[in-house]
Amino acid sequence: MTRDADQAVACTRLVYAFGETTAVDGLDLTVAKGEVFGLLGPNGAGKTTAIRCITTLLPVPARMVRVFGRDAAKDAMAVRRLLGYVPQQLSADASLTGRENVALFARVFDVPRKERAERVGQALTAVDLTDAADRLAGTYSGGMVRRLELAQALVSAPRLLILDEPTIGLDPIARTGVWEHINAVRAATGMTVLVTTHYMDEADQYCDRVGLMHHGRIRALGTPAELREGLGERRRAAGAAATDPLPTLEDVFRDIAGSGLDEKSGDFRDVRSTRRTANRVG
Ligand SMILES: Nc1ncnc2c1ncn2[C@@H]1O[C@H](COP(=O)(O)OP(=O)(O)OP(=O)(O)O)[C@@H](O)[C@H]1O
Repeated sequence: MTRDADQAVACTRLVYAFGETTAVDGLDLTVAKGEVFGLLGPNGAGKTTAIRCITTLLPVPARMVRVFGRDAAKDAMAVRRLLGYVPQQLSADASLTGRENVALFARVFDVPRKERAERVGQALTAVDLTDAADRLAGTYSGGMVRRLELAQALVSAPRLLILDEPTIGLDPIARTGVWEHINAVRAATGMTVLVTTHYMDEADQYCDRVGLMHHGRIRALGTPAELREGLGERRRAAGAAATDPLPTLEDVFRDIAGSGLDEKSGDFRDVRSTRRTANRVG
């Protein structure tokens, strides 16, 4: 343990390259205990790579990533035990029931045998899937699958929940449902949440702080209100009228990422990942 055990996540000049492509390029990021932190950025900004470094799925040198003070390079098992992770790609098995899917995660994450059945039931209740728990996941809607994956991540009672685009491909009602369940668990447990999303309205509404990532690094950091007000001030200093509407978080995003947001809708990787989610139990 180190002095920064008060920080849920601390990345210090984190660098990660795939061959010639530097996906994360000197990322400095701290997530405080108990907060909901949103990592935003255009496609290819390096968000998923950063998250995979934090979850220890990608190897990093010592002193670049700490989770509650544990070094991801030196103490990977301890880091894994502290976190729950909902990846972008499908992690539920369509041929198992909801309960069996969550029970599998309980075994993998070493939930004590005697407590397993109860903890699986609690995780399913937390995401409102009790009634559907004994149906095959293959019969679930997209929103139910996302909630099931949330239960899988919650069954080990993580201190840090990491979600990579938890609501991509869901309709607005299902999106709200996912967030309500995240918030309810957070209120009950004090868990820290690190989330990536492309939905600016969600970041604005649900995140305590956001970091806008571009080309592998954080380019703007603050509460959604601070970032919006900061852009408003810069615009007024540049001659905008005081009566102009306040900027949105999307305006802040465009200001930093330029055309990145526009490219998103036609981007192959984005389309693929949206489809993957939409068809995830197909
Ligand atoms: N397995 C891989 N092999 C090679 N390059 C990769 C790999 N994964 C990611 N990259 C590259 O690293 C860069 C960052 O990708 P990453 O997926 O981290 O971005 P992102 O911000 O999560 O994007 P998205 O919003 O589309 O999920 C991109 O240039 C991407 O093409």
